[in-house]
Amino acid sequence: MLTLDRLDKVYKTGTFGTSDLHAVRQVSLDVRRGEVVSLIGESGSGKSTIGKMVLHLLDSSGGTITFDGRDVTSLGFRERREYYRRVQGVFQDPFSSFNPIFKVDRTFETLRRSYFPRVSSSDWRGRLEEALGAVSLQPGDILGKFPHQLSGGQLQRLLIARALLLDIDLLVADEIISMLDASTRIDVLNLLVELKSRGLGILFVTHDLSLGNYVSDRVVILYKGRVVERGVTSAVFDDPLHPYTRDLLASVPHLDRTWEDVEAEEAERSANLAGRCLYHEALAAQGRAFGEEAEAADGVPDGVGLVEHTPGHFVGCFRLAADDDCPAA
Ligand SMILES: Nc1ncnc2c1ncn2[C@@H]1O[C@H](COP(=O)(O)OP(=O)(O)OP(=O)(O)O)[C@@H](O)[C@H]1O
Repeated sequence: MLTLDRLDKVYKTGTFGTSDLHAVRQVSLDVRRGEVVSLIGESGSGKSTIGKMVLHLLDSSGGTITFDGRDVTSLGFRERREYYRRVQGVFQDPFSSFNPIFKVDRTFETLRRSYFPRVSSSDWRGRLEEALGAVSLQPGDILGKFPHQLSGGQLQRLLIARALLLDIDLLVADEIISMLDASTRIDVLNLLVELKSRGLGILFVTHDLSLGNYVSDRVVILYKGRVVERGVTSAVFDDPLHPYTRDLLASVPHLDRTWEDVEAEEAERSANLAGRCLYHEALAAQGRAFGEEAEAADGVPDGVGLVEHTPGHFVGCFRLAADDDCPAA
């Protein structure tokens, strides 16, 4: 459904916009119907920039974004409206998605007029109440209020309700759990899982590995704007290949294991991999040169500097972690 192919983003920075900040480099990934793909990486790795490009809130600097086979990097006004009918985002900072001078009722009325002009007010009210119920919000507590009178968690759930009303195909969920308390968090995660079972595709942006592990079918690990590893969630979490992914996973507290056990296990893996780079080994085994692209079995190009190590599990050059040289390059 959604395919990013060698997507790039360069921000102009500095007082006169004379410096370049290469925030996203050659990122390729896809999201299919009814699956959650998590984009995981530390702060500044380019996750939100990718989400914003998919939502057409930022222009890309190179590469393509296709949705159901159509390039969506340069949509006209009408096409953009149709795109938003099918693709919506929920953000870490939900305040910016609401007009501060409109009460919530008016925001939803605008949605009805724009997208469902033939639905009567009473039918719409029923649909709205159903959508609010699905995100555990009481219409009476919400509808007569301005955005500033609601909490961040309530606004995030309103955005999910909006997505439910539009019956979208793809949701970009950018750190949406961060503002929620523990009990609401699990409700929203379970709601996402339910939406997924109804066929919604979700690009789930997070820096939290446990959340990525909990909700996603596939994960994409980003480091300094590049994909260093991607694959089926269980493959990446059970057998992380890239040093950066291993560092990320090793830093997550495990309730079932002591820190010493985790450290010993990681030391053993590192010793096994000393002086090696799985990317270059796999590349050599496939008889390909550095940076040579191939169409992977899942139909998404590897992207520059990524190779299919085992079926469905891709890894980048080890030089992309730390600042060391790749031992095998
Ligand atoms: N509008 C902008 N102008 C210039 N640089 C930007 C802009 N937005 C983001 N950046 C830079 O681009 C890089 C990627 O930022 P981005 O917000 O995409 O990262 P992120 O992984 O989502 O981080 P976080 O988890 O902290 O939100 C960072 O170095 C950031 O400082």
